[in-house]
Amino acid sequence: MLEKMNTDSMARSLNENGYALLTNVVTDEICNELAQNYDDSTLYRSVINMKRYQFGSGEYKYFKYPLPQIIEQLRQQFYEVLAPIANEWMIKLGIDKHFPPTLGELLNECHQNDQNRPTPLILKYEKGDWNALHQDLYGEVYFPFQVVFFLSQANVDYTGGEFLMLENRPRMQSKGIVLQGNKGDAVIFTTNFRPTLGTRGYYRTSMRHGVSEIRSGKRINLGIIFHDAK
Ligand SMILES: O=C(O)CCC(=O)C(=O)O
Ligand SMILES: [Fe+2]
Repeated sequence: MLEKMNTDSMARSLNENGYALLTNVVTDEICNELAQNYDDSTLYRSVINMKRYQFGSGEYKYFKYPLPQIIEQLRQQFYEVLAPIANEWMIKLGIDKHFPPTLGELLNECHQNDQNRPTPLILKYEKGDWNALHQDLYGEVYFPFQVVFFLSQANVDYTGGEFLMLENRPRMQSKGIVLQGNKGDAVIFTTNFRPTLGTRGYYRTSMRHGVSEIRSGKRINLGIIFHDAK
């Protein structure tokens, strides 16, 4: 899966923009299987009605442990590629934090902080649904990257429903970013804040993400967050 990934251009994009779009990360078969399993209630620990919590409109479900094998694999593999970049970010920002080389070790740290609940999730949106700009921080321990996988095909399965990011630049107006991935693509993006190079060194730029209103059809995405939740 990740063998094909060009990690140099991925790292460059993360460092320059705070996100990286990766094409063809998972096969159509995997996308279809994950999307079809949306209704298999044995796979999930909780179901969230987004309107009820004023998170937007739509529904998402958190997977329970043990995660489906493909999600476990993706979570481990992406973590191992991203941990060194996360560590560079901490150094650039002068933050005394080192992320261990494996996901298992990060999760041990989460568990020591009472963050025991799995965070990978699957989201379903239909016409009129949307996801408010937010951050996925679930406790003191958090990893600075997360990944979203597009399981449906834009302009075939649905229209609208663009993936949104808002970069909050200190003492400046914010930058909006709109991405539309194809089925099987993934976006790695900043969970909380990223280092931006200014004239006096690196400073923190915080980022939020969300989804624009779905105009028609049905959009299902998979989100992989690396830290566990309280
Ligand atoms: O549906 C999407 O593309 C965004 C999902 C999301 O908020 C996440 O994966 O954290
Ligand atoms: Fe999110």
